[in-house]
Amino acid sequence: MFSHERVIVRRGPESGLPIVVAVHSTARGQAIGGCRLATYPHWQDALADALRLSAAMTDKCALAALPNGGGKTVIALPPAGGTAAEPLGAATSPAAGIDPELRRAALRDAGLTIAELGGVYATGPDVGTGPDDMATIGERTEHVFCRPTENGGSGDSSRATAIGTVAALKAVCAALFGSPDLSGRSFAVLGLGRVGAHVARLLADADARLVVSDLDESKRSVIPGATWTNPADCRRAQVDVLVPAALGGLLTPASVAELRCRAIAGPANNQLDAPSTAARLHERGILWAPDPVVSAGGIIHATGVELRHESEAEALARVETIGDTLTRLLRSAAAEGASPAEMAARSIKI
Ligand SMILES: NC(=O)c1ccc[n+]([C@@H]2O[C@H](COP(=O)([O-])OP(=O)(O)OC[C@H]3O[C@@H](n4cnc5c(N)ncnc54)[C@H](O)[C@@H]3O)[C@@H](O)[C@H]2O)c1
Repeated sequence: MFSHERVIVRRGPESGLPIVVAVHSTARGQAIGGCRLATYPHWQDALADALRLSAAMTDKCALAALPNGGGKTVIALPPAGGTAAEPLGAATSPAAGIDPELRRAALRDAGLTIAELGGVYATGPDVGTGPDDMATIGERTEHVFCRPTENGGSGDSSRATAIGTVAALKAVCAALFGSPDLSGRSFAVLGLGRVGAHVARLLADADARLVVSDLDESKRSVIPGATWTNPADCRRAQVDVLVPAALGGLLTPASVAELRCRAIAGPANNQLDAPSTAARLHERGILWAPDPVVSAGGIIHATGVELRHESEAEALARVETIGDTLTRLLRSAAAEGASPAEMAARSIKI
C-alpha cells in the first residue's frame, strides 16, 4: 500500500523499546516529520502508524510548497503493566507516566537511528514529545528541529501549528459565510493538548462560541467561558466547525453519519480512517479542510527559522499563508465540483 524509501525497525540499544524510523520520500528534499512517543498494543501497530504518518508528511510538505519530503519516528511504549519484550495490537494513546530515564534512553535511541541515516531525515516534536525531548534526541544527532530556543532550536511548534489552524478556520468561515470573521461563530474543539488549547484560546479571544472536550478531565477549566462536554458529544456538537485536535482516525463512516457540524478543520494528523471517508463527508455537504494543509504551521515555522533563517515575524507570516492555500483549494474544489480532499490529492506534486 505504501512505498517508502527507508524503514528502520529496531529494539533501542539503550532502552530496549521498539524504535521505528520511516522515510517516505526525499524527492522534494530532506524528509521531515516528528517523533511520536505513544503506547501501542504491538510493535507492528507502531510500524503501521509510522508508515501512515510519514506518507502524510510527504503530502503536508508538498501542499505547503516546502522543499522537503515526509518521514516519521515512532517510539512504542508497551501497554501499562507490559514489558518491552512482550508483543506490543491496535489503538495508540499518548505516553503517560513513563519513567524519565527510560524516556531519555528511548529518545537517545531514536537520535542514534536518525543519525545513522546521515541527514536524509530530520525529526521534531509530535504527540508525546516536546522541545526538551528534542534536546535529548540532539545528544545523538544534529538532524532535529524544535529544540528549546536556549539550545539553538526554534522551540515549541504547537503555537505556530495553532496559528496556522486559526488561519485555516478563517478561510473556512469565509467559504461558509462570505467573511473570515470568527466572532459569534461556533466551534467544537476536540482535544485540549498543546495545540488544541492554544487554538481554543485564540478562538475565545476572537469572541467565538466554544464547545470543548478532552479525555483528560483535568482540562475542564482550561478555557474559561467555553462549554465543556464529553468527547463523543463534542464530536456530534451542532456547531459551525468541528476542530479535531486530539489523535487521528476520528472520521469514519459511522462517525461521519452522526456529525452535525457544517465544516471540519483542525490540526490532528490523519483524521480520516480511509481516503474514501472524505467522499462521505462531501456527500453529506460537510466541508472538510484536509489536515495536511491545516496542520502545517509547525513545520513551516520550524523549517523557516532553522533552515531558511527567517525571523520569527517572517516565519509566522508564512504560517498565516495556510489561510490563502486553503482558500485556493476550496475555491478550485467548488469550481470543479470536487471534494477538497480530491483537489488536494490532485495538487500534490512530488
Ligand atoms: N504539536 C504540533 O505542533 C503538531 C503539528 C501538527 C499536527 N499536530 C497534531 O495535532 C494533534 C494534537 O497535537 P498536540 O501536540 O496538541 O498533542 P497533545 O498530546 O499535547 O494533545 C492531545 C490531547 O488530546 C487529548 N486526547 C487524546 N485522545 C482523545 C480523545 N479520544 N478524545 C478527546 N481528547 C483526546 C489528550 O488528552 C491531549 O490533551 C495530534 O494529532 C498531532 O499529531 C501537532
